[in-house]
Amino acid sequence: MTSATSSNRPDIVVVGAGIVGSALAYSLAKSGRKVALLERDFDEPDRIVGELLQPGGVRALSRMGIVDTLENIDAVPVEGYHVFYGPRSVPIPYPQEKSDEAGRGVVSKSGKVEGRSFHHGKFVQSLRKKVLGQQNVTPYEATVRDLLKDREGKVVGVSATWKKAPEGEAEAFDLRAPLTIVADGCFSKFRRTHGSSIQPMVRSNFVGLELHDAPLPAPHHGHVVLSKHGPVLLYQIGTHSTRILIDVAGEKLPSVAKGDLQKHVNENVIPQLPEQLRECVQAEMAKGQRLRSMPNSFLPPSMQGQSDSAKGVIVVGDAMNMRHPLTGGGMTVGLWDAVHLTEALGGSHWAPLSGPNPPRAPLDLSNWSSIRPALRSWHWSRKGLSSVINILAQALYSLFGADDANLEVLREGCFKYFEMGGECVNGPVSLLSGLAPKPMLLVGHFFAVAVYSIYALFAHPKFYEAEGRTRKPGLLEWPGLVWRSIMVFYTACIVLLPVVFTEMKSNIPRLNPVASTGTGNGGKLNKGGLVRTDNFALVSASILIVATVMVWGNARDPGTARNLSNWLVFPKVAAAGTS
Ligand SMILES: Cc1cc2nc3c(=O)[nH]c(=O)nc-3n(C[C@H](O)[C@H](O)[C@H](O)COP(=O)(O)OP(=O)(O)OC[C@H]3O[C@@H](n4cnc5c(N)ncnc54)[C@H](O)[C@@H]3O)c2cc1C
Repeated sequence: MTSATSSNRPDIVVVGAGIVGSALAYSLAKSGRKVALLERDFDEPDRIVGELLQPGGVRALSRMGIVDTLENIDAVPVEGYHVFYGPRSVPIPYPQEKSDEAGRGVVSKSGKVEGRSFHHGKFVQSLRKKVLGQQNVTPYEATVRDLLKDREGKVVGVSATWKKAPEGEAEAFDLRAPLTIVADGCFSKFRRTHGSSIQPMVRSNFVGLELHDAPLPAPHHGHVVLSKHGPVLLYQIGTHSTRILIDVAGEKLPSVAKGDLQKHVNENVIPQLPEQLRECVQAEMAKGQRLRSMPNSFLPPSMQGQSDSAKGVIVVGDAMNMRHPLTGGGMTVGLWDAVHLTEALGGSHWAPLSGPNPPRAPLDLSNWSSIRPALRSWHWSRKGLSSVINILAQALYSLFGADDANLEVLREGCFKYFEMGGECVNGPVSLLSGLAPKPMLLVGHFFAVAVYSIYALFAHPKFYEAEGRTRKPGLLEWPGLVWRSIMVFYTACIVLLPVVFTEMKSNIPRLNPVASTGTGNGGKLNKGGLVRTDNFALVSASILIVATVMVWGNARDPGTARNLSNWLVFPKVAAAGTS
């Protein structure tokens, strides 16, 4: 086992060898840094998270030269999604690969991009094997207890406790380095150290089961079932294994000890699943398989390293930014963060997608004034992709997860929009798969869905079935429908704009450390989990503040204003390797 005293002083301490910590430690080591990688437990993790990697994430692995970590782990190709809504379903295939794209991922025989799904633990072990094979990486199986600071408050390393101390060594040890990178995951102990006081908000939990030889209606596809009680996801994670994740709204789960959760699954969820799957899920429940759960958190990102109180440390992965896992985008964001941060710190073993080409020379890590602009540039290079994935996940969860009459109209409209195919599928799935880091494309499709939903409200009888009518509305009903349309459009605004606003706010370092209400977007939750602002004031204020920030930003800080408008209007398409 590594000794805490024997090795030379590292350049970088990385806390956590999960998805992001392992990938980042690998790429930093390849860029010539000496890395100390601390992980509390190097055994294979057994978790229900991070099991479907979008094509955009595969592309990030390919960029770092580690796409082979997806081999020999019984990973399953993913060719797209299938959405089930009552008795209807619609296919959402991934798009065609464009031959000129940089950092290509994996492509099917028909030329479409592919993702991969797998057991989380197998993929993590594969990444760890890769990073631990690097000469300049020193692993420590130890739990980091604290960050060490110098007299000026700059982080200068960590103090940790061995899982099993090497012979003759004390249980606790200190490790010093010019730079500490925190990648300790969703329950991070150290996320506040970079200066932000925003805390994660939990809107729901995913409850998971593993199914054996489940008869999936659309093999090699992620299945999204829009049930009345919240969305349900199913995807294969091995040749014979399928994961089912059931969203249960609210911060707290019904009691397992009293059987309330099992009752909810049996009575409310299973009857909403496609018929051919019900027996298989019932059988697993009857066997008494433990229902495992994980909170679904939202944590907006923030620009790091700009204040004097947060020197010497960078926070990455779920510790810094989380979104609802409905769209399976967390690993894709985290892996691209590893790519962009390595590029920003200089010396990357690949030619950067943006910025100086060939790669910039490695920065002097002990000189914080050279790291600060690098962190700004990292923030902006990650922005396009991360904001698309964050906004999409939060907005889709509001659409699919809440019980509200206006949302029901939007849900129906969204499904019909997908049914139209063509660009109505291609655009949204490119966003979801992490291949199109274009926030305005997302906003465009979102409002196209809102407008189409309103059209459907007038043109389709479906919305009147509940009232026992099947005919289209007559002229006399139009005034009521006009009012309903306004409310539907307003609902679309309160679903989308607060999350967009949160993303914009994260671009202004000065606003980041301000303690929020915990929602990070000024909203509060209703029973179904929809972020509600409950009045026009906040939505209008969001628009007003965005406009003010643009004007104010331009006057005070042209760099921020320019980056903001680049992000919104001319997104850096190259950021995720698309053309
Ligand atoms: C229910 C659920 C389902 C999800 N499904 C998907 C999906 O299908 N696709 C997808 O892309 N994303 C998914 N995600 C998100 C994804 O799991 C995360 O984005 C990803 O795992 C983040 O990686 P990370 O490295 O930041 O954290 P982790 O992978 O959690 O790694 C953190 C590591 O730090 C270690 N650690 C923690 N504290 C310490 C300490 N003090 N000292 C030393 N080590 C420490 C831990 O042991 C762990 O190994 C899901 C999330 C949830 C909640």
